[in-house]
Amino acid sequence: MFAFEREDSRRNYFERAEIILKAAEGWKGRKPIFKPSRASVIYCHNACSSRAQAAETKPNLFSNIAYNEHPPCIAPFDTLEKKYLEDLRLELAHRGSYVILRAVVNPNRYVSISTIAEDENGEVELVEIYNQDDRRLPVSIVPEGQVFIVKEPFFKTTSGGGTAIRVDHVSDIIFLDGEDERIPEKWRPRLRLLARRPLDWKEDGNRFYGEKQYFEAAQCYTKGLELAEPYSEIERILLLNRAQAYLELGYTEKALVDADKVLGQDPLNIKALYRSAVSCYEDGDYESAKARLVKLLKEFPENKDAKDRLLRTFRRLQEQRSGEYEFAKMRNEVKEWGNKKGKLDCAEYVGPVRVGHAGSKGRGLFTTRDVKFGELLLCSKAFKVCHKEAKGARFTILFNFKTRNGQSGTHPQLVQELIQILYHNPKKAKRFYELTSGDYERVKGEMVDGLPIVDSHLVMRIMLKNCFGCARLSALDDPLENLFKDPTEEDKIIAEASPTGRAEGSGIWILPSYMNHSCWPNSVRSFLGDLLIVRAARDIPEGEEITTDYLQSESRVEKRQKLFRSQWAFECQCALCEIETAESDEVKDKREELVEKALKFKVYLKQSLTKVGEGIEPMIKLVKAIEATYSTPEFLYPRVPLISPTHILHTFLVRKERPPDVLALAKGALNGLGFKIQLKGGKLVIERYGYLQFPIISLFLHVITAAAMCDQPLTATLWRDLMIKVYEVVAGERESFFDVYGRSLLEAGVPVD
Ligand SMILES: C[S@@+](CC[C@H](N)C(=O)[O-])C[C@H]1O[C@@H](n2cnc3c(N)ncnc32)[C@H](O)[C@@H]1O
Repeated sequence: MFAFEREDSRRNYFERAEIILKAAEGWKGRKPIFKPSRASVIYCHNACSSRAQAAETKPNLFSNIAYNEHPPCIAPFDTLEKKYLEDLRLELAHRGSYVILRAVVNPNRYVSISTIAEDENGEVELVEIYNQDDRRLPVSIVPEGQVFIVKEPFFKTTSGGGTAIRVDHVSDIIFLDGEDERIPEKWRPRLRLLARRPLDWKEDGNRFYGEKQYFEAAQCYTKGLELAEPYSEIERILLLNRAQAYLELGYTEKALVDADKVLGQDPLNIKALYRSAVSCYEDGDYESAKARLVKLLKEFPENKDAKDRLLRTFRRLQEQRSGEYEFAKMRNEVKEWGNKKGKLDCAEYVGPVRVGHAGSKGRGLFTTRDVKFGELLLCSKAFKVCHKEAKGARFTILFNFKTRNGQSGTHPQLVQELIQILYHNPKKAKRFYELTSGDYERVKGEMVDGLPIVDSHLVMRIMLKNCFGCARLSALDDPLENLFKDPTEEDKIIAEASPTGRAEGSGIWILPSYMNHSCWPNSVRSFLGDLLIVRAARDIPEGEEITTDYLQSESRVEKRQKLFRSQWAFECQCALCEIETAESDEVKDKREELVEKALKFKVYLKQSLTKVGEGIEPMIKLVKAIEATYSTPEFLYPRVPLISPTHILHTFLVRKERPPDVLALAKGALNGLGFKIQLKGGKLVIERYGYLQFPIISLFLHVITAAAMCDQPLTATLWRDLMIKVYEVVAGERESFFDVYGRSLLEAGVPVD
């Protein structure tokens, strides 16, 4: 998140937009003074289409502005009154009304789908349609000539100074097909289509399906179904085909309804049994999937697809019960996703945790029994995740002039994709709607005109409160290489603007969303593809609240609190915040200044070894000076801002071959984070747990490397074993340890078996 005051390449755009939108508030309820001609509106649209096309070839970084929230229409269409474009007034959602429009151009997609549409009087207006499914081409949603209704249209000034009807809520727009009686006479097709039979629609649908155009295929099957004789053979075929198209689209609930309808007529229909089982499987309902597959295999014991699926179902049930996963295989799979979107084939695991009341924090997650350090608390599958690595990931700077804050990342894309899930899977949606939305006032009603009401602003609010920034893998294969990798321009903009300071994707995981924040939490979260893993960062007694660190940042208390207030509307009262708040500004300013200086030393490391030598002594001084700014014992006040500088220092020292210094300093650094590590019974044990997040794993590596270089192989091996244990906690699994650190250990001469 960033403040508008900041120097930014986008500043001009936002400043200009702010002036226009401020002025627009004064025009509320008025007609626009100036209406450009039809020709010029269409000319501007076409110019934008060329720009939008050009933008698709560049990295996708969009700008968007958060508008006043206006709830969706909850009134049925037949209770609304028709209006024309000339009746619309600025900055208003026209409650109780609708407009009927026809697109006069083909659309373009920038942030929204934009088109120019006319009303029956021939007046034209720009229409911005948000939150439609990204997988569809805009032209398949609103082609030239498409007639549509906008319920309770919101008419507004655009950031460029023009006007537009903005459609935020998917349930507010109704696309009419050629046969619809609501289409005005003058827009009806002159030539009526020859009477079509369900079979024709089936064939059209199959053609679309073959071309992987699943929406269009499903639409054709629906048309066929409208004409099909009830209980006929063609009805069954159309239902089965539509179920398959829905499965491809991820509309599992709709697929199940279609397959079950066929089973109602033909209980042993093999395709219906299989497709219904797949719907249940994809929804994580493995018991139902199993029952359906067993039934299928009783009748058709040789069916290979069903046998394979049943085997997979047994594995999922096993994962669900035990929390035992094939992590190594899953990790390799994630690595192979490349720039494709991916989803792991695995179940959720809910360990010794439950949702309960957490006093003034609202709900929270609690342990149901005593838990040991490192234990798996839960593995949650993403409700929806937008990884930045996936092709088509859209990074957007979303600006809110009211709060003067920007939010950047894949969040707007996440909202858009969430909306589509909620719109098409209403049962699944219930779990999402149970998440907190802060003080947002929710509209009453779930369905209108037979369709789910989806309030985009509510989805945005829930997303902002509950989403996690994420990487595809918490542990990258070459961590040291990563330390020196220069961020791309795109990474820099996003990193500056994101709440965590990192350029990352974002996602929603339902159960982890109930975890409240602590700056020194008792759990660690990690990511493996679309799986979020939470492990205990220390021993946790039964009934204790499980906390997570929302920011995972080394920044100082005032900055953290500002973010908590603006994004999550709370003030953190954890022990760390209390101690840090009580410190004087002078001490904190000094520490911050020293840390900033220390971080700059990274530049020496990137250069030659000769340069490294120049960096060592001043860097040691700086680290010592930072340490000296602390007066409270480390087991109460871990030295978190020292993690990065210490890592840099140790890398310096190892490169200049000063292992004894590293050994002493790295052990001291772990101590400085609150850990007490002792040799007991020939093993190293953690006697006191300190601050534990992924970056501290490098401190272990430094101890091991240094011990090996000091000819202390036993010490190196003991620390390696402890490092594996800690790695499991911060990376979620231990199977990848040698993939990630094997090379560094081998180079240091530490055994890797
Ligand atoms: C992701 S939700 C956590 C679950 C939430 N408590 C609930 O009832 O659904 C984030 C919200 O929880 C509350 N919260 C989280 N951590 C908190 C803390 N340390 N102190 C007070 N409130 C907190 C804030 O209201 C925040 O907006």
